[in-house]
Amino acid sequence: MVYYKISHVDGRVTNPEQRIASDVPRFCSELSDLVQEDLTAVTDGAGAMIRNFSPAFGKLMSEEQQLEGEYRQVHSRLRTHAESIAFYGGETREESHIQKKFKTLVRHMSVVLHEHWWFGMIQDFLLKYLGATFAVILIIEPFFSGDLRPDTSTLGRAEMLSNLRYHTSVIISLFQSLGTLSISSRRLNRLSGYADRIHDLMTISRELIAQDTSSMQRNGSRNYVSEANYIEFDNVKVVTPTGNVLVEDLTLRAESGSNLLITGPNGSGKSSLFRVLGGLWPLVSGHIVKPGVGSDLNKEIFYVPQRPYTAVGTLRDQLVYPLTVDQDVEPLTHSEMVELLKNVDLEYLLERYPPEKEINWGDELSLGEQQRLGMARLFYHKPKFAILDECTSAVTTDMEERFCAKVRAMGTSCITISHRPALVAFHDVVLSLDGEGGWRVYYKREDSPVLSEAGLNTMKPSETERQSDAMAVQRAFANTKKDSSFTSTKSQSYVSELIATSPSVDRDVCIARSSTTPNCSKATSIESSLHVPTVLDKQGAQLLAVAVLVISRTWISDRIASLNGTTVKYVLEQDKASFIRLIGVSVLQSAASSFVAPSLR
Ligand SMILES: Nc1ncnc2c1ncn2[C@@H]1O[C@H](COP(=O)(O)OP(=O)(O)OP(=O)(O)O)[C@@H](O)[C@H]1O
Repeated sequence: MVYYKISHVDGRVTNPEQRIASDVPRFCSELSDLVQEDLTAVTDGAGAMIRNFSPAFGKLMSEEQQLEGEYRQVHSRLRTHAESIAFYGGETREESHIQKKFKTLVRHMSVVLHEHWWFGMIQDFLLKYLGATFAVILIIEPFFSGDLRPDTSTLGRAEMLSNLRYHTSVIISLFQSLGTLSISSRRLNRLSGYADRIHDLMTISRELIAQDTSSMQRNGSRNYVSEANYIEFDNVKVVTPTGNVLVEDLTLRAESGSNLLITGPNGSGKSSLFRVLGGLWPLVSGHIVKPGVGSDLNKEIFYVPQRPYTAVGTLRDQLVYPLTVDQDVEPLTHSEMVELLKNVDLEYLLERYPPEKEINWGDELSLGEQQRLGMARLFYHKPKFAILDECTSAVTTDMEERFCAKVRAMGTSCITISHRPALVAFHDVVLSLDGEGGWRVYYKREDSPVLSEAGLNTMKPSETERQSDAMAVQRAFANTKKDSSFTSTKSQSYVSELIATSPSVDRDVCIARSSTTPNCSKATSIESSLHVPTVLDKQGAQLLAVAVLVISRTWISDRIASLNGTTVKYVLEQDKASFIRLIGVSVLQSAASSFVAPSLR
C-alpha cells in the first residue's frame, strides 16, 4: 500500500535529479505520514496482541505488595518483642518464620521478574524491532526497485539517507546514554545507601567479636558464668547499657525446689537481674551459676514475661513456642492440648479457632488471655526454673493461685517478680531491691509465714502504692536470716568493664563461658553471611565480567557511531562533483524561475 502511494506521489515528476532537488522535503513529509499510518496499523495490531497475551501485572503487583507487607510486619514484630523472644530463646523459631515469609516473597518476585522478562522481550520485539524492520523494508523497497530509484547520481539520495541515518542514530544514542546516566546515578545512590547499612552492621559485628576476643584474652576472674543445678548470684553487679548501677554486688542462691519472690519499686532492676542471668546484658562483675549453660535459656530456665510474646501461628504453635512443630520431640496430641488449655480455662479457644488456622494472637486475645496462654506454655515445657515476671498481673487471684499451685506440683522452682502479697504463701525466700543499688533477702520461717516487721526500717517514707505492696510482701516473712544489705555509690562504665574483664574458671563445678559468647557467635554468623565479593571469588569474577561487557559495549557503540560519520563523509566526498553540479543546477533553476515568472506576469 505504501509502495503504491509512494509511486503515486512520485508519478508526477519526470527527471530523477530534478525530482530529488525539488521534491525531497515534500516527499519526506508525505513518506513520513504514510509510514506513520502503516506503523500505527502495525503497532495497533501488536498492541492488541500484547494486551491479549499480557500477564496480569496488576494482580501480581498487589500480591507482591501484600507479601512484602507481611515480611516487613514479621520484622517489626521481631524488633518490638526482641527482649521477650531472647528470653524465650525463640531466635530459631523466629528465624524460620521470617525465612518462610522471605522465601515466599522471593519466589513471587522471581515469578514477577520472569513474567516481566519474557513480556518485555516480546513487547520490544513486536513494537520496536518488528515494527522498525517492517518500516525500513517499506521505505527501502521503492528506492531499490520502485520509481524512486535514481538513474545516475546518488548524491541527493546519499545525502538524504546518510544525514537521516547519522543524525537519527547519534541523537537516539545520545538520549539513550543520558537516560542511562540519570538512571545509573539514582541506582548508585540507592546502592550506596544499602552499602552504608551493611557497612554499619559489619562494623558492629566486628566490634562485638573484638570485645569477645579481648574478654577471652584478659581471662581474669571477676565475671563468669558456670553451670550447676541451682541459680546463684555471687557478688553480681547489675548495670544498664547506659552505665547506671541498678544492683550492687548481689549474693543470693535459689535452690532447685525453693521459690524466690523478688520485690522492689518500679525501675529498681528486678527484670534487669534476669537480663543479666539470661545473657541479654553482659555480666560486668561477679559470678553467676545456673543450669543449662551453653544451651538456650528456655531449656532449663523458662521466662514468662508480663506481656507474653505470642508468635503468629496456630494454637499449637503458641503452646510449644519457642519450639516448632517439627522440633517438638514428643508431638503435642490433641488431648494434651485440651488438657493444657483446660488448666488455664482457655479450652474455648479450640472451638473459636480452627486448629490449623494461623492467627495473630496478640491482636485477638485480651492481655489476661495472653497471660493464661503463657502459663499453658510453661505447663507444656515443664522447666526446672520458671522466671515469672509479673505474669499474673492481668488474671484473677483465683487463677493466679491455681497457677502457682500447679507450678509447684510440677516440681518447677519459681522466681517470681510480683507486688501481690497473695503470692507470698507460695514462696520461701524474698529478695527486696530498694531501687538505689541496695537489697535484702528474707527467708520464710520454718514454723509459719506470720507477718514480721523485718526490713521495714530500710524503706523510705515516700513509698509509692507499689512499694507499700512490696512492704506487705516483706511483712509476710520473718527475718530469721539476713544475708546482707548495702549501697554503693560507685558507678562504672558498662563497656569499659566488659572489655577490661574476662572469665577465668578454676572452680570444679564450672563450665567457663563468657557472657558475651552468644552475641559473638551471632555476630560471627552475621559477618559470614554478609559476604563482600572480591575479584578472586565467583561473585567478584561475575561483577568483573559484567563491567568488561559494559565497557566493551560502550566502546563498540562509539566505534559504530564514528564509522557512520566516516561513511557519510566518504560518500559525500566521493560524490562532491555531482553534489556541486546539483547545487549549481538548483541555483540556476531557481534564478531562472524567479526571472521568468515576473516577466510572464
Ligand atoms: N536497655 C536499657 N538501656 C538503659 N536503661 C535501661 C534499659 N532497660 C531498662 N533500663 C533501665 O533500668 C532500670 C531498671 O529496669 P527494670 O526493667 O529492671 O525495672 P523493674 O524493677 O523490673 O521495674 P518494673 O517494676 O516497673 O517492671 C529502669 O530505670 C530502666 O529505665
